[in-house]
Amino acid sequence: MVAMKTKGQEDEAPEERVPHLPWMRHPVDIDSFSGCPVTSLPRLDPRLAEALQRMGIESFFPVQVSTWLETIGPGAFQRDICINSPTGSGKTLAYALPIVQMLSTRKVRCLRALVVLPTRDLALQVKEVFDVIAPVVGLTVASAVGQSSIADEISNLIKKSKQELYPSLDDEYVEMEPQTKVDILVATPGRLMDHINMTKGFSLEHLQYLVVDETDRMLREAYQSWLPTVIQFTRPTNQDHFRHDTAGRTLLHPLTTIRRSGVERGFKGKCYPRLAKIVCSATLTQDPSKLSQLELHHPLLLNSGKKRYRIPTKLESYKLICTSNIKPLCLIVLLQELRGEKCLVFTKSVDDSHRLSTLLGFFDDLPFKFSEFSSLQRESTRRKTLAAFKEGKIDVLIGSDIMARGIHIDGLRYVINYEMPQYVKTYIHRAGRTARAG
Ligand SMILES: Nc1ncnc2c1ncn2[C@@H]1O[C@H](COP(=O)(O)OP(=O)(O)OP(=O)(O)O)[C@@H](O)[C@H]1O
Repeated sequence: MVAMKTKGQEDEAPEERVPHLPWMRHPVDIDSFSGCPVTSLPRLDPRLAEALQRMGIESFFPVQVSTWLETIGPGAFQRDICINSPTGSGKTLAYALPIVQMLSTRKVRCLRALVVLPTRDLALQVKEVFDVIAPVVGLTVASAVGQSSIADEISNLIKKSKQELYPSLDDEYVEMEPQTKVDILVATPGRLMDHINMTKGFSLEHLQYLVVDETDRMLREAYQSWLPTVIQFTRPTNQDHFRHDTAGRTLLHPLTTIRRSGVERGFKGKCYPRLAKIVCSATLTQDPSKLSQLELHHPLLLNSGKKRYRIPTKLESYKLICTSNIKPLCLIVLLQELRGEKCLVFTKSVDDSHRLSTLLGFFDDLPFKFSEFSSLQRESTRRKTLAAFKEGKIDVLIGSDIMARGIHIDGLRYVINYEMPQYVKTYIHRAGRTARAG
């Protein structure tokens, strides 16, 4: 059953509450920016322009233009950026492009950008975007999502220590070399904490950019308190260029991360640049207690339109009213009508997904192929099912909210809420699996 915008329903929407936080009351309106051809974006590295065009991207969406103008150029990252833009509006590239451009002039390779997402599928999807643009400017990207063994991840992340190669090297020199051999890391909280706590040589000391995607979800769940840990390890200090390592010896600091251009308010005299943060979601929270965990510096809100949340302009919504005892049959008739098109069917729980899939299994010769997709299944089964769905071998996925956020599936035409979700946010993320990228 899908909700329909009945006439006048919008007028019934609750008056927009004034945000508690002053900086959220005067956002930059993303809708005031128009798209811009890739070749006309000011200061864009031509190598990146070429890579984007090879990817089939000829022009930038408004959220990408507005984010670029707040991060590249004279105001470069002087303020932390909060992006509240509808599903499918292109937020990933909006943050990936400025970070890759800013790091393209780095001299020494070490971990400088960290992007954290709530699920493995989402993190791998974002890594694919970095994989297209980062290498063309000489940057290395890795993921820490638990898709491969932690040993494999470590070998991708950490350099072989020079001491193994040249035992005669003295410790001080070895200490000086940064150990991480990637510039950008895309991670899920669990694996990130594994590396922070256990991986020798894994260090955030040179981190300059932190992206928290799907922020409202990332702030709602503690995920082993990854955020306070990252904030603590990257908090700028007044320390001078000489650092005392654990043994108390004074070392010339191995690598003083050079401050960025622009006057950084409140950070005079600190040899480390502030950690620049970008947070984004289609349903960004306005809750001060949640946002305070991020310790945002002079935050700037980029918002789409005047409303708090918005569904994509091209999304059409309908509702189908039936009695509960024939609801499964109505779903089957509806899916028969939509046969051949990719559909996501959302139920309210994993058990309901399993029950509904089992029920549909009793019907012979349905003119569409369906499969359950829920956290009850093994990760490998889910990965195969998603791949078959993307290839068109399966028409209908029946699942719970595991596939609601961020997942992008080309050609997905229909989202069916078999049960209406409890929260508006959930509805927006579910419906936002379609009508993406205009
Ligand atoms: N400038 C562009 N031109 C054409 N397609 C684009 C452009 N930018 C992004 N896309 C495509 O739009 C789709 C949605 O992008 P993306 O996943 O970044 O949206 P999003 O805002 O993060 O959505 P969600 O809130 O659901 O995570 C992707 O397939 C991406 O390749």
